[in-house]
Amino acid sequence: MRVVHPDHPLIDHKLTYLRDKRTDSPTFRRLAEELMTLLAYEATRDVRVEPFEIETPVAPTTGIKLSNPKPLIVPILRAGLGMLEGMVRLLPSAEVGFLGMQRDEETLAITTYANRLPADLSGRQVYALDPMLATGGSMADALRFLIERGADDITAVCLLAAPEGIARLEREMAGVLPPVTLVVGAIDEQLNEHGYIVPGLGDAGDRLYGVV
Ligand SMILES: O=P(O)(O)OC[C@H]1O[C@H](OP(=O)(O)OP(=O)(O)O)[C@H](O)[C@@H]1O
Ligand SMILES: O=c1cc[nH]c(=O)[nH]1
Ligand SMILES: [Mg+2]
Repeated sequence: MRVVHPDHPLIDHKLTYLRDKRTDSPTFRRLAEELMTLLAYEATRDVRVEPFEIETPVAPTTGIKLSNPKPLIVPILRAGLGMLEGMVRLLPSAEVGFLGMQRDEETLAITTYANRLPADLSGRQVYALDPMLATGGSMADALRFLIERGADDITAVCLLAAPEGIARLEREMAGVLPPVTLVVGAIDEQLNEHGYIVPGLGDAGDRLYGVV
């Protein structure tokens, strides 16, 4: 698995405010979107393109445009929804599929409660969005789901990751095709005894949408 950790002061600046427990929900949502847009720049570095003939007012020239089928963006509900707008802003012609996953706060086991994806993802470039990679259980299940449906190019984008979550994805994705790329805004210190990222930002879904 290729891990990409872009080093940019604006990412660190926005992450600092996102982490701050005094940041209210509207500001948290705006920052999550802005961070996604910054990470999308790196995450889409290998987006598929093809030559495109145009004429400028001065001369004909060959540019590029996104290839078909267009990329598929998959936010992992709930918290991944907070990153969707930031990604769509850069890829407005992309399609969007949804995966709903919930982690049991006691056992840390994952349940998939919703799935609205094209049945056949073969030939698709897929971007899976989830702000938090903690134990890695949710993202590992999401990646397996996408691979089983034929996705042949997958990039996972997370705002924060724990080293334990990265190690788990590396273990579970070793030798699996297609190889997965992971783009992360920051790699934090560790998980605590409740499976929360330290220092982290708390529960991303609750901070975006409220405690339910
Ligand atoms: O790496 P893991 O240990 O699996 O933890 C990460 C998952 O936990 C959070 O989701 P949560 O289950 O809280 O659902 P929510 O987004 O609806 O709040 C987060 O958004 C990830 O999906
Ligand atoms: O720190 C964490 C871990 C899992 N899910 C979150 O929202 N935050
Ligand atoms: Mg949550």
